[in-house]
Amino acid sequence: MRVGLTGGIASGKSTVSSILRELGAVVIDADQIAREVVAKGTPGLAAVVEAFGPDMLTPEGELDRPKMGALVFADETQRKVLESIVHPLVFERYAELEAAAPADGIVVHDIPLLVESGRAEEFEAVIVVDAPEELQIERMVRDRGWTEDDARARIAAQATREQRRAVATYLIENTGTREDLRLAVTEVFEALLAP
Ligand SMILES: CC(C)(COP(=O)(O)OP(=O)(O)OC[C@H]1O[C@@H](n2cnc3c(N)ncnc32)[C@H](O)[C@@H]1O)[C@@H](O)C(=O)NCCC(=O)NCCS
Ligand SMILES: Nc1ncnc2c1ncn2[C@@H]1O[C@H](COP(=O)(O)OP(=O)(O)OP(=O)(O)O)[C@@H](O)[C@H]1O
Repeated sequence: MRVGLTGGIASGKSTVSSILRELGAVVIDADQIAREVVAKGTPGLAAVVEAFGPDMLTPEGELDRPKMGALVFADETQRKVLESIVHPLVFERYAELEAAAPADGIVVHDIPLLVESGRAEEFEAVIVVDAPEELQIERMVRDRGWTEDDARARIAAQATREQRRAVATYLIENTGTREDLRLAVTEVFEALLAP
């Protein structure tokens, strides 16, 4: 069964995907793939440097992610340029991983931009992790050391909560404790196993 998993930034999506993994799902993580395709020495990173210049590299030759984030989340045109380089590479790698995924069992596709890319229809079920904006911001400021403006800029680059909630087969409201979240995820997993 192919299941989509999405949620706004810092909604708790990665926490949900790791719980699903513990419960036995196979998870394909788009954020992780998006990192791999621009790792040091890849053609993806070379294409990014060609578009944005060598200033976007750290002294070690890696993509300077905070610097790139500051640029693209302040400027939509630049974000589109980056996406036009990274997304096709992500799709390519994604297709390979998908082909290698088990035919039975539950395969969860963790895709932050599932709604933005119009792909929700491709999945038998979609899990949406949702949290109020103020809580998303609080988590980003607390856990990532970002300013409130940085956090708001990321949220502004994404679909709205309403747009995401509209595609949910299962909606997980991550407003309680981590233990509450675990219980909610376990319930969804059981429902997926016995629809
Ligand atoms: C700009 C980059 C270098 C910043 O890196 P950073 O390590 O700070 O963030 P990371 O990649 O871990 O992403 C964290 C979260 O930011 C949000 N986010 C990332 N890219 C985007 C985007 N293009 N649009 C909207 N939100 C985004 C997502 O919620 C994601 O879960 C990086 O996010 C990137 O390369 N983005 C473009 C590729 C992309 O669209 N990735 C998203 C999944 S395919
Ligand atoms: N119920 C919760 N209570 C307290 N902290 C939480 C809870 N759920 C998640 N967190 C914390 O909030 C932060 C954001 O969660 P997580 O990384 O899972 O979000 P995400 O949606 O995957 O973010 P991103 O979009 O950046 O990948 C993390 O530090 C996580 O440990």
